[in-house]
Amino acid sequence: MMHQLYPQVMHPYRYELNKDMHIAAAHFIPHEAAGSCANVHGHTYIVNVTIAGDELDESGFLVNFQTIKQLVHGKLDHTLLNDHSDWFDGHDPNRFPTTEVVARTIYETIQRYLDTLPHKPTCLQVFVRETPTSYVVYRPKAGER
Ligand SMILES: Nc1nc2c(c(=O)[nH]1)N=C([C@H](O)[C@H](O)COP(=O)(O)OP(=O)(O)OP(=O)(O)O)CN2
Ligand SMILES: [Zn+2]
Repeated sequence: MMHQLYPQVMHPYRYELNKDMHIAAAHFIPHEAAGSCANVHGHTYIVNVTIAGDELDESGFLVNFQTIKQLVHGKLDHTLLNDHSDWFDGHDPNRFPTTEVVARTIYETIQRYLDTLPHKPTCLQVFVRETPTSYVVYRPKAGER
């Protein structure tokens, strides 16, 4: 596992949790602007998820690290991203499996899960590195949720 520094988010919460994941996956971007990336190719994505909150659950967890891994790595690792029609599609650019959309969709998936928890943790940031030279940070807009 490669360890690296991530952008920091300022927030008022007592607890901040970060989960790193490495995800081996293939994808293609179904648009001519993508050039050779319109062909199927693979990456080892490096994903970092930042979650914060003021209260812990009955286990003493803000959120179980394993649950976050299951929601993201468990879904995407060793798959073709384009095959996940519940996350991505080939017609709407906001759902092409670009780094931006991968980051936003991970955020949406995690936040949907967090919203079911009584102590209401919140996802502050999702960092997705697609290549050694390219990464995206997704943060929800203030007041969006
Ligand atoms: N804004 C985006 N631009 C590109 C994306 C993307 O998701 N969002 N994706 C791609 C390709 O999928 C490609 O895999 C990654 O692109 P790139 O950074 O060009 O990869 P390289 O390793 O070739 O980068 P170098 O720095 O030139 O080595 C393209 N664009
Ligand atoms: Zn790619």
